Amino acid sequence: MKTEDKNNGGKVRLAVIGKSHVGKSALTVRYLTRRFIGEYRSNTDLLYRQTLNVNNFRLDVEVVDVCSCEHSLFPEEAVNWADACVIVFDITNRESLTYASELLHTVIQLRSQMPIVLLGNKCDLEHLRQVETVEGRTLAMKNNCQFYEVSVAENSEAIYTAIDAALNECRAIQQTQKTRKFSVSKMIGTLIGSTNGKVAPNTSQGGTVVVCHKSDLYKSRILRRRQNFTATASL
Ligand SMILES: Nc1nc2c(ncn2[C@@H]2O[C@H](COP(=O)(O)OP(=O)(O)OP(=O)(O)O)[C@@H](O)[C@H]2O)c(=O)[nH]1
Repeated sequence: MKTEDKNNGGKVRLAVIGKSHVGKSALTVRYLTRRFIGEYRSNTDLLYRQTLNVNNFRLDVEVVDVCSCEHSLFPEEAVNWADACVIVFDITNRESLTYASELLHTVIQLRSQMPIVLLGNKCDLEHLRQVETVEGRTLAMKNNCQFYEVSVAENSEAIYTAIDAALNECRAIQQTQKTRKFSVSKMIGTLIGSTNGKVAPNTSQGGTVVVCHKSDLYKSRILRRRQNFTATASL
């Protein structure tokens, strides 16, 4: 195996969900670009693509920032599409914790094995706090997921720790699945004398962030993915 193949960790899809105004867009942009965008208006789900280096593995990461405009509905398409979920609430807004808790339970019902991270954002606004740290931690512990309090505005290190950990977990799950498939095909190959185990060429997107609109999302697991992006983000 070539060195670049060894370090190619594959593709991981992340859904960022939560109540309106909790900071989902700010978080996504912060994680991918290290920048903070104060006001970010969008009335559609946005897909960001970037090749990242996570724990020395190159990962093609797709992040969908789920718009809260249709928030009476559970974002089922996004959750089914994703390999991991980041559920965000705002520590200054108790309702956002209630909503995050409902999301968490529904995600677990739908995708019981999926890595989930619960993030309490805006911890720079301590004076406005409505949700105690222990409440977020307890919710996460009861549901067997990771919990971090972060401030996207202040660029908390925990943002990167949390999301990197989720991506790593996805990579580990994918590796286990690949190994299992490989062992089975190797066994069948041995039985029938086949040695046809070619590795697919690497299709890295490079280091850009690309945004595409809702009509282009979630099709990859149903139809062949079309590459007709409607906009390139200038972040
Ligand atoms: N003080 C503070 N404000 C933040 C932080 N993160 C985001 N904000 C602000 O919170 C507001 C909402 O942020 P968005 O990223 O648009 O939130 P969203 O969850 O994507 O909102 P929707 O698009 O309505 O779903 C913006 O005014 C941000 O500047 C933070 O860590 N601290």
